[in-house]
Amino acid sequence: MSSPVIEVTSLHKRYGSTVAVDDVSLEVHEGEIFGILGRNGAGKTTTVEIVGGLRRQDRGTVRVLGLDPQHDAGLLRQQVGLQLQESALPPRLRAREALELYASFYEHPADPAALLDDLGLADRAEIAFDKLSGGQKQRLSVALALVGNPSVAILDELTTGLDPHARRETWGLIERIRARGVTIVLVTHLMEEAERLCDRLALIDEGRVVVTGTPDEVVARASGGQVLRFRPSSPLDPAVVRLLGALPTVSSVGEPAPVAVPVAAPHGEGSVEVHGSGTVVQDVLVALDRAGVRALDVRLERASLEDAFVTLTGDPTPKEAR
Ligand SMILES: Nc1ncnc2c1ncn2[C@@H]1O[C@H](COP(=O)(O)OP(=O)(O)OP(=O)(O)O)[C@@H](O)[C@H]1O
Repeated sequence: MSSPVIEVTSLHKRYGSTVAVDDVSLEVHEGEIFGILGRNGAGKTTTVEIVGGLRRQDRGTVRVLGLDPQHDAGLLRQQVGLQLQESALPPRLRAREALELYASFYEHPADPAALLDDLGLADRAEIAFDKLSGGQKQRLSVALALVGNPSVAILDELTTGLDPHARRETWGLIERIRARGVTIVLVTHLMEEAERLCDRLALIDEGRVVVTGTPDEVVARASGGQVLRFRPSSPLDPAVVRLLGALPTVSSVGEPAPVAVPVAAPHGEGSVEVHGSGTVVQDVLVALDRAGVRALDVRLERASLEDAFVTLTGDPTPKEAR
């Protein structure tokens, strides 16, 4: 297999007494969309800023396309496109002017007009930055990250603050960028975004990588991959809950997580949620039967990345998404 495009080993970075990145190691392969997930303050931005050469680590090594971001900053800038959070431009600068300005920094830039067209901004070319909508500003910031024709693009919280329609458009855009052969690092706290776009991802919590893999692998590793929900015919005795929890195919037993918009039965009050793998359904139903409890409104679902997030970080939702 070819060597990784990005190789981060034992990265550590603190700001004063705050440890922003404790111990992060990860590899990003050519042509993939690699997600970096985690809640606010997990250390995602600091990690990608170090990878992009904007910050210096205290310990650990980083190689991007075989280059050291600290020592080969000039070479790296020609090959890595960075789109960081809240990138601001002078308010009166027009979209076309911004792209032409950025293009002048590169040896082999993309054609600004073609890029504007590609990102659906052709009719906004002569509009000043402060007159663009949030989604258009985001797309312009992606265009600026791509104008140097990079082989790696780092996109940080690209869709935060966008409405669902603009978010979906941006997802399509990211897929088109990847189709052009660009390796993409996508920082996000949105599970749906990661599940939909990422080939592989790293979940970071408190400055450490908790798990790495494809979304399916992460889900399977966290919870076994299956979620069984049911309403017991009578309230479950704590001894029965312990019995279910002790089954080898069960990873956790609890109440379903509260939902933002309450749904009608079957998952109302008194429902039970069991995470597990393999023959978890049969095992739980048999154990309940032995305990004299019937399971009503039984539903089996595939665990989501959000379920995995909860299991692995102990937090129901990333803070920003609440
Ligand atoms: N320039 C800075 N000076 C001091 N502390 C910082 C600085 N930048 C980040 N931190 C702290 O380092 C920790 C990690 O921050 P970082 O921005 O890397 O996390 P993040 O996962 O990207 O969070 P978010 O999703 O909010 O962007 C946080 O506790 C943050 O407050």
